[in-house]
Amino acid sequence: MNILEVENLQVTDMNTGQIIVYNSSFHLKQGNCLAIVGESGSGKSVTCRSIMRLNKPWIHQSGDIFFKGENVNHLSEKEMRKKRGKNLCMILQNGMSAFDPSCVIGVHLRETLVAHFGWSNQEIETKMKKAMESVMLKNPIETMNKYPHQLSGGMLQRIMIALALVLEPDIMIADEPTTALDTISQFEVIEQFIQLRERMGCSMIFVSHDLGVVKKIADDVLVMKDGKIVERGDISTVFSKAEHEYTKYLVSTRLEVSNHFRKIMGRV
Ligand SMILES: Nc1ncnc2c1ncn2[C@@H]1O[C@H](COP(=O)(O)OP(=O)(O)OP(=O)(O)O)[C@@H](O)[C@H]1O
Repeated sequence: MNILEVENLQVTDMNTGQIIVYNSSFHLKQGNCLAIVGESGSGKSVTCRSIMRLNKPWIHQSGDIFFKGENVNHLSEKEMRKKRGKNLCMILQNGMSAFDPSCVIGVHLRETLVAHFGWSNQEIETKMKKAMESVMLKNPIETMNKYPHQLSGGMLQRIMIALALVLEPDIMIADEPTTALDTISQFEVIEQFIQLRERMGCSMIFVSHDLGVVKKIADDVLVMKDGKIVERGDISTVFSKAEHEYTKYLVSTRLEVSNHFRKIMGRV
């Protein structure tokens, strides 16, 4: 069963008239992880923001986006707000931009969870504490009393994942969630994503530059170039029998990087 079906999504910058995403159609199967890969500026983030309906006002999107059969592209902003968080949850490239810098993290977490579930402060604290501990965040209560700038990028991403664990969204959209992190934090945060999928069985869209990560986490993949989907399929087929020149290029450069790594580590 498909939990999400995107049909003929076209995204245009109304200021310039430029088409950013051309007539894009794809689907996400219930419980699967769909990766979107492609070079910088190919339209991956705009595609994700279109599903969430979070594009800037001058960015116009047309087409159909069916979430569990309901066309969310036709919902009012008020109705859409109810879907965000609980049904469709997005983890951004930079954790800092997700939180309000003027208040401590706990305020943001409480506001989100009260809006969706109406829980008491005590309930929220208990649930968040458990979720934060499960993503290896030590001293959760102390952390909730900190401002975003007092925490590292890796910690903020983990807090977002912990919040997602509590929200249990139907679809999690992770837009290059490790780009802003150092290599060790990247590895740890990816591990958390893999566990999140295993624990919740949630459906996921995972945007990444890193084909190694994609291979590890995703079932299916879309390759985007200049606003168009140029290749799609299950991970192993796309990796082993890439048809489009651009995918072949992506796969070969990825292999070159890992071969180089092996060589310098003396393993070739
Ligand atoms: N708010 C915006 N206003 C105008 N143009 C935008 C806006 N956001 C994105 N674009 C344009 O849309 C195109 C696709 O951008 P997008 O951020 O989706 O690329 P991407 O594939 O996610 O790249 P990256 O990997 O660098 O994040 C780019 O040409 C970008 O300049």
